[in-house]
Amino acid sequence: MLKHMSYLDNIPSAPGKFKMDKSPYVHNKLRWHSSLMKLTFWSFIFLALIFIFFYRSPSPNPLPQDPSRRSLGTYNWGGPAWEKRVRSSARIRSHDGISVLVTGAAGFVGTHVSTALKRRGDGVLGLDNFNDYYDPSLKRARQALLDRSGVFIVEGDINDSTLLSKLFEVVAFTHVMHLAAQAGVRYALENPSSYVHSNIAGLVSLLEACKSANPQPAIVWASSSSVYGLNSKVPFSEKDRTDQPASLYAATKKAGEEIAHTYNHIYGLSLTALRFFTVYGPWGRPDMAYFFFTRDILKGKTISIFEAANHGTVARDFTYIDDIVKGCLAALDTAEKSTGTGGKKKGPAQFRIYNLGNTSPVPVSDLVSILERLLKVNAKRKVIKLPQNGDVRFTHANISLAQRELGYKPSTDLQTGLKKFVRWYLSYYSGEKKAAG
Ligand SMILES: O=C(O)[C@H]1O[C@H](OP(=O)(O)OP(=O)(O)OC[C@H]2O[C@@H](n3ccc(=O)[nH]c3=O)[C@H](O)[C@@H]2O)[C@H](O)[C@@H](O)[C@@H]1O
Repeated sequence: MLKHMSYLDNIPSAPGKFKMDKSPYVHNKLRWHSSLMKLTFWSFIFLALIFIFFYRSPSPNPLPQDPSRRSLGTYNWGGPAWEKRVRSSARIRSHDGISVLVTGAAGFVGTHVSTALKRRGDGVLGLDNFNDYYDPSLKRARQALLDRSGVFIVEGDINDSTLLSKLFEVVAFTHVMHLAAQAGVRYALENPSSYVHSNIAGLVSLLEACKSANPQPAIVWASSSSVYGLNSKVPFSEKDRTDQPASLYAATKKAGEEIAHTYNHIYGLSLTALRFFTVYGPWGRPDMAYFFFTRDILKGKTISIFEAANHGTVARDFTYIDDIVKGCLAALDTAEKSTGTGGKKKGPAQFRIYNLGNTSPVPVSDLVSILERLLKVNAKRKVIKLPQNGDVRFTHANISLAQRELGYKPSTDLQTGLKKFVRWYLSYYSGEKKAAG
C-alpha cells in the first residue's frame, strides 16, 4: 500500500507541480531515466529520417498501393523506348483525328473501342492493369490483337497518379475513354473493396490527372444500366430516379456519376457518362451469363436460370458490342472541350448522361433457347429463384436522348449478335486461341 502511495506521489498532479525526491538513489535513477529518454528521442529522430528518406525518394517505376486486388504483379514503365511507343501509339494519323487514352483497353469494350478508333486514324493509347478478375489470358489475347493494329497498352493501374501524370506529360490527349472498372453485379458480395478501389478511388485518381493536364481532355466513361436499381418505371429514361441501387456495383457507378458532376462543376472538365445495358459479343467477358452459359451448355453442365417471384420473368436489354462502340465513338465525337487550365475552371463545361441499350428486353430463358439452337446442344436447365445478390428483375432502355444527340441507333438483335459471339467462341476455344482474330 505504501509502495503504491509513493509511486502515485511521483506523478505530477498538475504541470510544474512535480515533487522532487532528493535521495541519491532516486537522483541516479532520474539521471538514468533522462539518458534513456534522450536515447529514445534520438533513435526516434533517426528512424523518422530513414522513413522520410525512403518515402520521399522518387522511384522510376512506383508500384501502386493496392490492398484490394488479388494479383496485379509489378509494372514496368518509363524510359525512352517506352515513351517512344507511347507517342507512336497515340499519334493521330488522319486529318481531323483525335488522340484518346483508353483505360481498360484490354477489357471487352475497351478492345473494341480501341480497334475502331485506330481503324479510322485516331491516336489511341491503352492503359490496363491486367488483373485476374477473370482469365487474364483472354486479356493478353486481346492485347495481342490490339498490338497487331498498332495500339500499345501501358500496363498500370488508374490509381497510380505518377503514371497518369507521366502519360499526360508525354501525350496531349484530346480525349479519355474511361472503361477501366470493377465490373459484374454479383462479385460485389465477394470482394466489395475492389469496387471502391477501381470505380471510386480509381475514377477520382483519373479525374485528378485530367483536371491537372494541359490541355484538359474531354472524358467519356462507362456508367451502367444498374444505376436504375429498383426503379420500376419502364423503359428507363435518363430522367428517372437512380437513388435506389440494388448492388454495391450499381452504387459505385452511381457515385461515379456524382463525382463526375463535381469535377465538371469545379474544374470545367467535359464529362459524358454512358449507361451501358448488358453488353455482349465476341471477345466478351467470361463472368457474364451468356458467356458462361455457352461454356456450360457445351460441357453438359447444368445452368441456373433465375426467375422472379410467382414465376416472374427476369429479362435484360442485351446490347450488341458493335452498337455500343458506335455510341462510344459518337459520344467522343460530340464531346466539347473541357474549359479549365492549370486546374482552374474558365467557364461552364459539358455534362451529359446517355443510355446505350437495345430497347428490346429478352427473358433470360429465351437467351438460353437461342444459345441451344446455335450450339445445337440442349441445355440442362435448372430454374431457381432470383437470389438476393444484387440482380434486378429487368432492364429496358429508353434511348431517345442518345438517338437525338448522338445519332445512336442499335441495329443488332440478340439472335444475330449471339450468332457472331458463338462463332467467335468456338473458333477461339477450339483453335486453342490461335484462330482468334
Ligand atoms: O447492364 C449493365 O450495366 C450490367 O450488365 C451486366 O450485368 P447483368 O445484366 O447482370 O449481366 P449478366 O451477369 O450477364 O446476367 C444476365 C442475366 O442473366 C441472369 N443470370 C445470371 C447468372 C445466372 O447464373 N443465371 C441467370 O439467370 C441475371 O439475373 C441477368 O438477368 C454486366 O455484368 C455489368 O458489368 C453491367 O454493368
